[in-house]
Amino acid sequence: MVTESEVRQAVAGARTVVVKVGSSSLTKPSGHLDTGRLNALVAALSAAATEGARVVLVSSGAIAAGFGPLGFASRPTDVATQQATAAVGQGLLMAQYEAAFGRFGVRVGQILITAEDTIRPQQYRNVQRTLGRLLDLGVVPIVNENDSLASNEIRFGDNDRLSALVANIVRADALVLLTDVDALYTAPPSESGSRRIGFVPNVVETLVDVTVTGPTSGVGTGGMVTKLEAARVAAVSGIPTVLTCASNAGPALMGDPVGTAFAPVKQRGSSRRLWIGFAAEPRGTIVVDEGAATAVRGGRASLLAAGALEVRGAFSAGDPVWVDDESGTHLARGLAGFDSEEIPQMLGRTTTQLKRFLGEEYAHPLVHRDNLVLV
Ligand SMILES: Nc1ncnc2c1ncn2[C@@H]1O[C@H](COP(=O)(O)OP(=O)(O)O)[C@@H](O)[C@H]1O
Ligand SMILES: N[C@@H](CCC(=O)OP(=O)(O)O)C(=O)O
Repeated sequence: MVTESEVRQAVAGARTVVVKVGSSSLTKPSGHLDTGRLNALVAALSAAATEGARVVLVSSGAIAAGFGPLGFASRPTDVATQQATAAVGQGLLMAQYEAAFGRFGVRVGQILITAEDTIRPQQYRNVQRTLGRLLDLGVVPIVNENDSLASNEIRFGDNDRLSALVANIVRADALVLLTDVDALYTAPPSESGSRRIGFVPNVVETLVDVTVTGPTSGVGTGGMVTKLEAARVAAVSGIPTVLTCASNAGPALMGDPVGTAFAPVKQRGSSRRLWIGFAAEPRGTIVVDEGAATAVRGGRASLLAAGALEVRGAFSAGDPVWVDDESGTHLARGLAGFDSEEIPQMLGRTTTQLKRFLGEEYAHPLVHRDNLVLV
């Protein structure tokens, strides 16, 4: 059982820390950057970086910072305008960060990620390698979703879950989520009677007595719902999390008892398997028979064509897919070993039959066990 003070100490002593800041903490409702708040955040992060911490900043705010300069009265709602607005706002955001970190002699580098880019193993490794090298060079990577190019069907949308996945990629020792409320409350803070929660020992268990909603600021995206999801992903990855307001960044990084601390609930697992489990948005489904369902549920078997009944959706080898039983229950997520159009001819065939009738290149699992994560 991890205590609150252990979580606080872990954050204070973190060698690598991922800090996520939301749109509402960096921008004014008018759609312009709030340089005062951005500078205060950068001062806190620079202090940690100059003391030797490896800091990754996941920063939202591209859309929120772009709509004012483009003459819009509020955050655009259609995808094309949002994407164009992000292209304008992201540049403004980085210019401010470069200037602000530069005053402390800290160099920054921009990394824009699409969910799609990072699902495939090759791209995942590229992201990992580049972030690692930036940190080795003493640079603060500033990460955002590549809003201008992300396709609508497959995107993070909010940066909360992205930050938990980045924490996994860089094998962070702590995650700090900065927003416009000072802590998690038992209900949205606007509701009378809502109480502040200082410590969540197990975010994976249902948080009874806690009501969370989506964003209320008009510029944020996921609200408290996605922040709890991020804390959950971090917790099961063995990473402690603190959630608080951006003006508390300094105290949070120093381990002061601000905001809400979330204890890790598990030892650190493989970051790649977590990535498959949480980040990858499935492109299709492979339906399996009872025997294969039992094998998959056992957690150590690959999914063989012999136990597969049907394939749905259009996907390429390497894409994430659901593995469902016949009643439609999701059993696992995995990365497909074949394109969806290759699979129908393979269904129900043993490995020997695949080799004999279709050739050596087909004598492989539909999803290898290394690429399969139970849900
Ligand atoms: N139980 C809760 N405790 C605290 N805040 C909550 C809760 N439920 C909903 N919220 C709302 O979530 C908002 C933060 O989410 P969001 O606007 O998406 O921020 P960000 O831009 O930082 O990602 C807060 O302003 C708050 O009103
Ligand atoms: N990638 C988007 C983030 C969207 C957003 O509002 O996120 P958040 O404020 O973290 O809920 C942007 O930079 O505008």
